[in-house]
Amino acid sequence: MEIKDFTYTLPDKRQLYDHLNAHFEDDKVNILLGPNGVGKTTLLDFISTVKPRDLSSFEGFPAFKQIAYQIQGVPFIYEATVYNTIKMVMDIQTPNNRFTKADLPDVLQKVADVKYGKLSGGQRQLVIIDAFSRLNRQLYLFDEPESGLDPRMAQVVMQRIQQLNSEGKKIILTSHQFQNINNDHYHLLFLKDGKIRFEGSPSEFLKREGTSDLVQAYIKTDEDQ
Ligand SMILES: Nc1ncnc2c1ncn2[C@@H]1O[C@H](COP(=O)(O)OP(=O)(O)OP(=O)(O)O)[C@@H](O)[C@H]1O
Repeated sequence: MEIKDFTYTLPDKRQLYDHLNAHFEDDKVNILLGPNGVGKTTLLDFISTVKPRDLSSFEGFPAFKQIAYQIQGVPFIYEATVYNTIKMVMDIQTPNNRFTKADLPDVLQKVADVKYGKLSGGQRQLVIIDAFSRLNRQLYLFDEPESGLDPRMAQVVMQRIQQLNSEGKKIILTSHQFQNINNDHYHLLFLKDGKIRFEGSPSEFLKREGTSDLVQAYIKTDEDQ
């Protein structure tokens, strides 16, 4: 999946992308990094075609029907239990499935009968990610999937996303978290000032900035420009 020479100006005339080029790896979890407001979410909107995109700049992305896009704070029905919420998604995907509470991950089994509206923000995030991960699509877009999660739950979510990728699913996500980017199964893309300023593995990112700390590498890359 590639974006080639993509330029986009916001309605208020600010240029968001300036001849942007980006390459996404199919067999890695692609992570869009970059400061607040640089256009990471908007890029997911273009990739998903929620925002109509310039076909000549976007190559190799699946069609809309083959994309699952988890936007931030997606609302589910507050009165439905956790089990019923995820079962509803399963029923859309696979009618007549035999999905039971035992099929939920441990962290959600504990709250299987709790209504979605009674969950904490982090617990809702876990339900959202789990539900979207059960859709059978070619490409999954996650917008800050770890937001609001404690470190252990953030790790659970990133492991689930890595598992999806190992099952052959393509992944692009945005993130401001670094604690789980701990191996080269990730492909990092650092967006700033309308262009991708770094693209490569976490170890290449660290090497380029001469540090062993991803946060430091991030700050140095941000300051470099
Ligand atoms: N509905 C909108 N109308 C006008 N401008 C918008 C709208 N949504 C976003 N923008 C602008 O587009 C720019 C990019 O926003 P976007 O949400 O893509 O950034 P981001 O990199 O995902 O930020 P963050 O890390 O804070 O989530 C922002 O500067 C914002 O002002």
